[in-house]
Amino acid sequence: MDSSKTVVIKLGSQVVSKLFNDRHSVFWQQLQLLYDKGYQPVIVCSGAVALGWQVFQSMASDKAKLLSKSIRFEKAQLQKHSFQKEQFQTEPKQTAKHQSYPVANKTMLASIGQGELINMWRNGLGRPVAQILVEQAHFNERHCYNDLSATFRQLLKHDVVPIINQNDALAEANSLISNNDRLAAHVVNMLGAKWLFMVSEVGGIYRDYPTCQQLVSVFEVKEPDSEYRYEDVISSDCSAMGTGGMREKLDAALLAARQGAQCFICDEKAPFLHIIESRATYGTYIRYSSQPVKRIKHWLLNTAESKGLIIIDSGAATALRHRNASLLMSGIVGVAGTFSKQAIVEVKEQGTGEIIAKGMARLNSNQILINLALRQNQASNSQFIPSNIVPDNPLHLASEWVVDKIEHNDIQEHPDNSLIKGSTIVLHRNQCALL
Ligand SMILES: N[C@@H](CCC(=O)OP(=O)(O)O)C(=O)O
Repeated sequence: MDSSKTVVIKLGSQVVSKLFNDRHSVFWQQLQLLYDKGYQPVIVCSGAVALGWQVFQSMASDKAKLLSKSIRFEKAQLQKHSFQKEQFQTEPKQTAKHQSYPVANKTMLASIGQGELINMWRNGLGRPVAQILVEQAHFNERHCYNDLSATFRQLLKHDVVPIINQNDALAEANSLISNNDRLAAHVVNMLGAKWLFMVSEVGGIYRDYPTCQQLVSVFEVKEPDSEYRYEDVISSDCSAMGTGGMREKLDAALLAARQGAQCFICDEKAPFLHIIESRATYGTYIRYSSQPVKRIKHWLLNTAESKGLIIIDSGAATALRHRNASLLMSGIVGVAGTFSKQAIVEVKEQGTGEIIAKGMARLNSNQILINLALRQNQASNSQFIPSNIVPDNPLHLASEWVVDKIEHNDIQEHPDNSLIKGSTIVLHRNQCALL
């Protein structure tokens, strides 16, 4: 797979609805031009719920008509990340007959729409397509991530077009990735793609939209400007059927751009090939000036969810921060949360409460707790000194994974702090033998 030829194209729900109703859109021709020149588009496609809704409304059966009538769209609930089942609610049920109808919700619409969506791609492209439905868990663990990546590569090797969406029909709302814009950035990183087009109804970033409808052709973020609060000026409003607004698009584009991808927010008429080959400007081009971030670092910081906390003392924190040292068991003072071996965890400095690193645990949380308890035991009972129960370095924390600062949004404080302090486990010899 030639990653310089891999083009990730993400389409929002509104655009997909439009394409669904206009089979002759110029979009399909533009894609064909890419194929003709040997590029390999990878599609991240929203719209299952939107298409499901369209189909549902047109269903002829009396039951469907009745239910369709009774569904009302709760606009007020359309907040960022509020893509919950409650968005589609039934009117208060009037009769016993109505009560027997299923509750119409996002999962039902998504499962109706996802099939339509794949059909649309197969017909529009006239070539084999593959459906890949994912959720956050597939990106959390390195082995899952690698398996997913291998599937993509295999499909591309055989000229099959991957069409990716979230598993809206089956996954719990809280196990999905926050929106498909972010999913597209993860896919860019996974494949090392050099191009990302975020195709949206709005077609780019506007200055003071809708007052002044002037498109920003290049949106540049320089490293020293990282304090620039674009969230103050760019709306997070999203379409009725989608979950990501312009702010989420920009966030995702910046993530991808930091990995060295050329990113555009554009409409569905974008001449993809012309933009790539002639470096033409179209919509908004997102330029990020810093050195590309290593892919594994991006995965660790922005993709994989943290499953717990390791709390360390200030000596260990200094060693991690300034000397790129390994984190040894002796620097650990506590853990929070329950995590397995190889889970992603954050490292917190006890005194300041600051999250200073994120890494892959070499031990599970129980092993660390037991080791801490052994240490206490050792201090109070010098006859009981187990050795070599755990490796010295409990965290696979490559130096480049240590970060001085993690964006506040990326920090998930673990709700259960009870384990941090006073976690005394009384150990008996038998338990040690089990280790
Ligand atoms: N996965 C959902 C859409 C989620 C989403 O991020 O939507 P959008 O903001 O329109 O890109 C669906 O297929 O309906």
